[in-house]
Amino acid sequence: MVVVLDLEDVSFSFDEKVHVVSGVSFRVDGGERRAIVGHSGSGKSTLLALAAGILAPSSGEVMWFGRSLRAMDDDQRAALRLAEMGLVFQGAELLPELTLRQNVELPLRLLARPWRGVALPLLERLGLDEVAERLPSQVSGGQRQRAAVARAVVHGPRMVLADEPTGALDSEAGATVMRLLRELTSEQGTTLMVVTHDMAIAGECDVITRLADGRVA
Ligand SMILES: Nc1ncnc2c1ncn2[C@@H]1O[C@H](COP(=O)(O)OP(=O)(O)OP(=O)(O)O)[C@@H](O)[C@H]1O
Repeated sequence: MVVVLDLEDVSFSFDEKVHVVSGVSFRVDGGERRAIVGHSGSGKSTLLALAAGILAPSSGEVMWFGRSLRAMDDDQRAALRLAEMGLVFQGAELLPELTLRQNVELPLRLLARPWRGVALPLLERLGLDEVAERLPSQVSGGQRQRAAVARAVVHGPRMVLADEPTGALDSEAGATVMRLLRELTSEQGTTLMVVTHDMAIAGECDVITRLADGRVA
């Protein structure tokens, strides 16, 4: 089984004082669905940012397919995130001046891959064809979040990392977003790591890692 992500004794602190993540080790295998759960402030979002190479650990190693993120420079990490990862955040974080369709096309365009005609079928599948030409400000939170899911998978990433993707939604819209995340990643064999405080969402994953005070509980 190929190991996608390997966290080895990873710690992170702000200003060398506030210890947010302490000595966390675990591996994520290819195709696995992993939930990271824990109370507010337990370090879940920080751990996801470390896994994605957005933050650098104070100590320990984050290995991506056997390559140390520490050994890469910022540009290399950004290029790796763009090509090999799909990220979803609680607030969707779509570009406000682009339509939903253009937002979904963006990863393909940045990667200089064929992009015409790719976004619409995916948006249709997510029930967004009617609003594809609207700006993010002109659609609902659930629709924005579904578009963010489309943007995260459109380029066939090796792993999708989602931070509270359903956190701003009611339970029905949240369940829809999680179902789509599950369906789209399992069809492509994509590994999924989702940070959530919602045990119903976590229950749809294969493995649950619980954080308490920055440690694996
Ligand atoms: N820039 C920062 N400077 C100092 N401390 C920070 C900073 N960002 C986060 N923290 C602290 O790190 C801890 C973990 O934050 P993190 O966002 O990772 O937790 P979380 O489990 O994702 O919480 P939530 O579920 O509320 O989003 C918290 O105690 C938080 O106050």
